Amino acid sequence: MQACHLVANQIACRRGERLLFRAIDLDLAAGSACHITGPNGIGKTSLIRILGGLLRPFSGTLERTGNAGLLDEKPALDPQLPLGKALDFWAGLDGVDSAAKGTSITRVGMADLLDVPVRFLSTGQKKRAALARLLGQNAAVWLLDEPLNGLDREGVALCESLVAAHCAAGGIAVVASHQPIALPDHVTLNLPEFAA
Ligand SMILES: Nc1ncnc2c1ncn2[C@@H]1O[C@H](COP(=O)(O)OP(=O)(O)OP(=O)(O)O)[C@@H](O)[C@H]1O
Repeated sequence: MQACHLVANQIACRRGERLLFRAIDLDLAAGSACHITGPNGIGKTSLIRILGGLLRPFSGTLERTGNAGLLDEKPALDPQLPLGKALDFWAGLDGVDSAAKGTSITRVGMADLLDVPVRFLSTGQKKRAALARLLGQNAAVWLLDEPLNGLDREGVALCESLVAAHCAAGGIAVVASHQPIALPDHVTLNLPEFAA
């Protein structure tokens, strides 16, 4: 596992004309996790994207050591391709060998569905496929936006165990979730209502 550290200093986020939140601090060391909570529209996804460098904060600074891997509602797998080929595309970019790719697919219980076009996968199957892609990415900092959406009970337990293993191996996990999720040693960040 790469060395990793994630520090957010006094982060504020503005979308359109609205200031969604401000003065958010986080300091996550290797092996730790954070559960982001808050009502719909408060800015959880926006914060996840800021932490991943996909959205610029309105103010504040971010320091991240270690590659980030994002899992959100879009699986980022070509819908036209069979699952195996869609994952091969990312494995090529991520430098994942076929043995490691096979292990990731087996871990998420998708080994029997490699020939099925991604567009035919169910919501939960797409989420599992996205987890396989995340596993293959070897990113130290996991940014998970509603990772339990669409997963059945077994899938929820699987996701929880993958996060626990990731943190036990020295990774960081930041999880935005409305649903209760069992996380290892973690802090909870409840985004406050903020009237701009
Ligand atoms: N590109 C954009 N331009 C303007 N406003 C946006 C943009 N993207 C999102 N927003 C607004 O920012 C607010 C926060 O959105 P965000 O998706 O971060 O919230 P959330 O807490 O993740 O919500 P939910 O719990 O519903 O997933 C919402 O009011 C949303 O409409």
